[in-house]
Amino acid sequence: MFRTPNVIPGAEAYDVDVTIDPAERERLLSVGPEDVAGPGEDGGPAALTFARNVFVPLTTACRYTCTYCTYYDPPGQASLLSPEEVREICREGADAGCTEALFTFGDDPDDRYDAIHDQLAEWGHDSIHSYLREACEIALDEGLLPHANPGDQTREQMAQVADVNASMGVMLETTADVDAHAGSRRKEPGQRLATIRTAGELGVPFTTGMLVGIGEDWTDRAESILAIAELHERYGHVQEVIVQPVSPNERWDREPPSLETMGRTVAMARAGLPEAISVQVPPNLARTRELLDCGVDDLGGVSPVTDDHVNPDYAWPALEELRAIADSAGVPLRERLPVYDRYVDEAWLGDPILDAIRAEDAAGERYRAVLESTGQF
Ligand SMILES: O=c1nc2n(C[C@H](O)[C@H](O)[C@H](O)CO)c3cc(O)ccc3cc-2c(=O)[nH]1
Ligand SMILES: C[C@H]1O[C@@H](n2cnc3c(N)ncnc32)[C@H](O)[C@@H]1O
Ligand code: MET
Ligand code: SF4
Repeated sequence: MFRTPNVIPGAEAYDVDVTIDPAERERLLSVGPEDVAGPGEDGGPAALTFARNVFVPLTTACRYTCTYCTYYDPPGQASLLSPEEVREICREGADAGCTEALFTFGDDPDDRYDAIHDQLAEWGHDSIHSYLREACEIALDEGLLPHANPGDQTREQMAQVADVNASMGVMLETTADVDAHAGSRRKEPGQRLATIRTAGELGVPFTTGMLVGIGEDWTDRAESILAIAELHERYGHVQEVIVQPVSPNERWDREPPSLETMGRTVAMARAGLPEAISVQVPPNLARTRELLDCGVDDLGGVSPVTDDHVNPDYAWPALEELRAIADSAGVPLRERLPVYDRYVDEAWLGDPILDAIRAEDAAGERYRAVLESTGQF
């Protein structure tokens, strides 16, 4: 089928001028696992990294209805964690040696969620972002560094919470207009790209990624990688790209992408992104061990305490399993913070985060120990 290159749905509406070089796209389409270096090989990753986190599902209210997602609850059933609940989860995480509070939750609940808005108002907040800021402050207070992925954000929303986050994220998912993003309000690639661009403009270290198997084709995968690479080229803010297989659940009963599809997509990501950007494959959703040779160098956030609330049927592997994965690749397993080492300075991080990392308290010592760790922990 003929496709006009460089037309990303919604890009014009959000004024995102990402252009994809057709020659680069062709090059990526010919890349396979054999074209990238595995761990320990010349030019391959010298270590596998991961972060210890707790997942804080602030609210299950969401303006979208992605058909692969079991996370969101419809109006009337949606939940909202109280400040005390947020504090309790964070305290447990800090006690278990975590460094990251992962705030991933429903995308900006819209006006249909009256009860959520009423509850927020009662707590003195006029928006979920206002509440997110308080939640991040609670996390910092309890000894965790926030990484928030609230979905699409405007510049005003992101600016409201940027200085209390060590890094932030949103999955691009794909540049394609797929049926899985169903509903009257739906994820639009242009809006996702605008969010990634906003992070660059605001100097926020950023995580993004692709959801594989939601109806996109190989050209879409190549274009998604190149769109991320182009935004990174402008701002230098993308720390990692997650290659995540869509995982079956009660709302999504289709086959997940095959090992071969995952392997080729990971290899394309590795070949299409600058070396500094990590390629993360979550070990609870993918056959990560078998994908190491395709260019994986990060295992993502793993929790000793909480479930992966987005994919609750898929348990986190224990630390020993991560170590076994690294052993099988012959490289050390290295713990990292939710912000990658190279961004830990005044140019990228706000004072609340830098102060937490420099503090002479137990949390500060934990953060600095992770920063200095060489893999022999
Ligand atoms: O536990 C999860 N962590 C997810 N993470 C967290 C991630 O593993 C870590 O928080 C980052 O690597 C930072 O340490 C995401 C972070 C993002 O910014 C965007 C998307 C995701 C997706 C997931 C996810 O589905 N499950
Ligand atoms: C936080 C991220 O979780 C991902 N997400 C949502 N539903 C699923 C699923 N069934 N399988 C894998 N990932 C999923 C989306 O990519 C979202 O952006
Ligand atoms: C729970 S899904 C992750 C956050 C946001 N709702 C998104 O899809 O981007
Ligand atoms: S994936 Fe995120 S945006 Fe989509 S329905 Fe689930 S919570 Fe909402």
